[in-house]
Amino acid sequence: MVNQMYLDKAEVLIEALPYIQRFNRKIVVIKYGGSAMLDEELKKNVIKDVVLLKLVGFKPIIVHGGGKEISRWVGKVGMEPHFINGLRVTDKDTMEIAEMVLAKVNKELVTNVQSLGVNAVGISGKDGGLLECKKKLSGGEDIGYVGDITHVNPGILYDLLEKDFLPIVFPVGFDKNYDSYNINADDAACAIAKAVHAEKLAFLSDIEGVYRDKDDPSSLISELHVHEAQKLIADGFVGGGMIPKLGNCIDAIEKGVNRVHILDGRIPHSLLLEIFTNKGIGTAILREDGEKYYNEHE
Ligand SMILES: Nc1ncnc2c1ncn2[C@@H]1O[C@H](COP(=O)(O)OP(=O)(O)O)[C@@H](O)[C@H]1O
Ligand SMILES: CC(=O)N[C@@H](CCC(=O)OP(=O)(O)O)C(=O)O
Repeated sequence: MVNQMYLDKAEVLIEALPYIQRFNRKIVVIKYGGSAMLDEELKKNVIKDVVLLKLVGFKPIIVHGGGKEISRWVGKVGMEPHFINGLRVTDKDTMEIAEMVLAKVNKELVTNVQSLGVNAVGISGKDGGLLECKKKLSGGEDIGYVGDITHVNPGILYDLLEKDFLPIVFPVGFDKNYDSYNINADDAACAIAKAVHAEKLAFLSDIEGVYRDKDDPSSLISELHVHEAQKLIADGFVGGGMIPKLGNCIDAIEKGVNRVHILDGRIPHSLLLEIFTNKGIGTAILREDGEKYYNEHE
């Protein structure tokens, strides 16, 4: 008699089959950032998930942040981190720290991937001219070297993918004078997903997903059509960092990314669970003609 536990495991693998077929050779952009990056164990799990995606035939690209780590180092040199509308006020010194810290985080992620036997290459938005930008104003206010992406040159990513590397990108770009700019990692992930026509864009955040009411964790929404997401923002049910995040999700869907997901990076293997099972975790943002599967949550 075969142990039920083994049968259950086989069942899970079989459940993954259609998803492995659907995403075969397709580009999946994973934004990794927020508090979900602080825990070493969680970080290892996220990397394992992405490595598995790579090994079963997907083409994952990681775009990462590291805002919490930048703030820690800004504090270490005796400065105060300062944000306006979720964006870091970035003077010359802060820019220098941000670039150094993000490069350090980048190489840690590269090392984690390499340790699992997959070849990764870590680049910034400067490499291969990937992310061109201009100064971003926040409500008309100058907040320093914060970049608004004006153009993406995805050639370097295609080259790396073709050679079977896993690209890992950190969000620093340059303007037409070749000055460095600090880019919000969600903006970078969204711009890259659009430029490479990703099949899927997944944001690994530090929240379960989008709540219908930001103050009520029991109001998690499984699926949102674009117009519903716009209405939640307009009606003030979404706040803080979720406003630009959801804005990026809407933008990605409208510009051709097939599926966009906000997932809880604190849940071990949330990425795998979302992609390979019928469970549906986090919040999916759907095109207007996209069919909903989880209407019971509506
Ligand atoms: N309606 C909402 N649903 C979910 N989160 C919300 C909502 N409104 C505001 N938020 C806030 O947005 C935050 C997520 O954005 P952010 O902190 O920028 O994520 P990350 O750092 O992972 O990129 C959540 O931690 C939560 O506090
Ligand atoms: C302009 C701006 O705010 N840039 C961000 C870049 C890092 C980031 O976005 O990191 P998370 O995704 O971990 O928040 C910052 O300096 O914090």
